Amino acid sequence: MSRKSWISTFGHAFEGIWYSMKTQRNLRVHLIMAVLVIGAAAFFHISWGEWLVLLLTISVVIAAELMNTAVESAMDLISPNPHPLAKIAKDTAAGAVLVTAIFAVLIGIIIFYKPVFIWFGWMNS
Ligand SMILES: Nc1ncnc2c1ncn2[C@@H]1O[C@H](COP(=O)(O)OP(=O)(O)OP(=O)(O)O)[C@@H](O)[C@H]1O
Repeated sequence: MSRKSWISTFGHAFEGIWYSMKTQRNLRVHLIMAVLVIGAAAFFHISWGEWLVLLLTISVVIAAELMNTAVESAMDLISPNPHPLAKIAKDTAAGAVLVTAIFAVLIGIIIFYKPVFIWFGWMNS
């Protein structure tokens, strides 16, 4: 692939991310949560292994949210009128985001409960 194609590929990808950020409130919420969690991870000096899991989890949630936007847009294009299959597609894509978000919360609790408890003095290190 030529250098120009690489640049235009990245450009289109960033256009998609920017569009989703502008139009999807849930994505903005997830991005704000990601920034807060990364700040907390730096504050509590979590281990390298925990950093890997945390960054992977954040990327999965954001990627799922972007795929959800893609499914919504495609359904709005091909099925502007209500259709049971469009409903299944949109609801399932939203379900995928929900699954990643629930597991992200569980992973966050597993990583942060100990440093938070120690910081508040509710647990000995
Ligand atoms: N073309 C359609 N046919 C049938 N049901 C639909 C259709 N479009 C939307 N729906 C139903 O309405 C719900 C909301 O769809 P909508 O496109 O408004 O997403 P949304 O609520 O704006 O999602 P988000 O908050 O992620 O932007 C869908 O999950 C689906 O159940």
